[in-house]
Amino acid sequence: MADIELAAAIKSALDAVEIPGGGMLSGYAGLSEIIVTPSAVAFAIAVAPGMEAAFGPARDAAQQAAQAVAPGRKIMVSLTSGKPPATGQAAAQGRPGPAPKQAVPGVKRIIAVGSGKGGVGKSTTAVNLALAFAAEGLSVGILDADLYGPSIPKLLGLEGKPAVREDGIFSPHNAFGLKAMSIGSMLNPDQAVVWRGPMATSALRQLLRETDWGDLDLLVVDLPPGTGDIHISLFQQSEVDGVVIVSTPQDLALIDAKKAIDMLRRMGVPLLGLIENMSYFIAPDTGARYDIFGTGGAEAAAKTLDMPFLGAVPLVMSIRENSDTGQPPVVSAPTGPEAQAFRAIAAKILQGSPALRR
Ligand SMILES: Nc1ncnc2c1ncn2[C@@H]1O[C@H](COP(=O)(O)OP(=O)(O)OP(=O)(O)O)[C@@H](O)[C@H]1O
Repeated sequence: MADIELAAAIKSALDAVEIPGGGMLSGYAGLSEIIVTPSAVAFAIAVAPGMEAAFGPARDAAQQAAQAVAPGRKIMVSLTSGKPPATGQAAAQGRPGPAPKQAVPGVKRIIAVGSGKGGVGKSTTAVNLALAFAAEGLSVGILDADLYGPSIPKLLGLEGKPAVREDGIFSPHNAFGLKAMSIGSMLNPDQAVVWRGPMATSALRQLLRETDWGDLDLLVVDLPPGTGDIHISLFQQSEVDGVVIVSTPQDLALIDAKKAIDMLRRMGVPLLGLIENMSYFIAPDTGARYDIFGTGGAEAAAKTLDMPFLGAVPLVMSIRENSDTGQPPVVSAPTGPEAQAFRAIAAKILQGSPALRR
């Protein structure tokens, strides 16, 4: 069945789902568009604040109805009340605050990789750091939460959608020893735009918590650039042990990175440090290093921002070429300068935060 027909069939199935106050879910104004991807179906039900519990049975019934129409696909039904997160004052007045943070089953530690803006090499860094942590002897997973430009499938050569077990739990891909899940495997290329807000955060929650990670020492999360719903959702629902920020020398005014760093500080998320990517150029023929942007800029910027400087990664064609073919340098050329740079940064992170090994 084509996606559009499947969405219509699910909507018809919601004719049988009763909602509080009378009426059926299919005709309810708070029902969102029904999004169908190769491996998932997602929709949201917006309810008035305080009505979440009352709508719980309707959500469960909708889940079952959709599952019956689309067996084999992951069904994601989120209930949203549009309620602003409770502030200290709200909590003091006895109103509910955000749900308490919960551990991710099977995962000991989480670090996230962020950037102020797109295209600075955040995903490349996340993949190679994850592989470098694995080379340090840790069992490592990677979660691609970059809804607006999911690139982990390409970087790790992942093909197809993740398997869904009978109990609805995802089985992650396995790539170079990493357990890998990407929001990209769930999306059709043109769907990121509609998959915003509550549906994005609901998708993140399910990818994070309904994946069989096994026993991981460390999960690396590739965040979207900047700051947004996904960041807030991740930091509110899970204990994130630290964030690294990737920037380029051209970005050294770091205006965008500063905004991201401010948000992390406000949310009390530990900052592990700053990585400068595409920092210097290594001539492919002679191996000579050229500091085409000058040296020390990021280090100075890290100091100004009061955070550790973790290291610089060279600008080398092979990073782009190997990444595009799903062969990240840390595994495809482990003794090359780019792999060494990522490994030195991973070692520095572990040295600065020994708890990540435990
Ligand atoms: N050090 C490097 N040398 C050469 N090319 C690089 C380097 N780092 C990243 N690239 C290339 O730059 C492009 C952008 O990288 P990447 O997708 O990792 O960035 P990003 O910050 O995650 O972007 P977005 O958030 O927009 O997805 C890719 O083509 C990648 O191969």
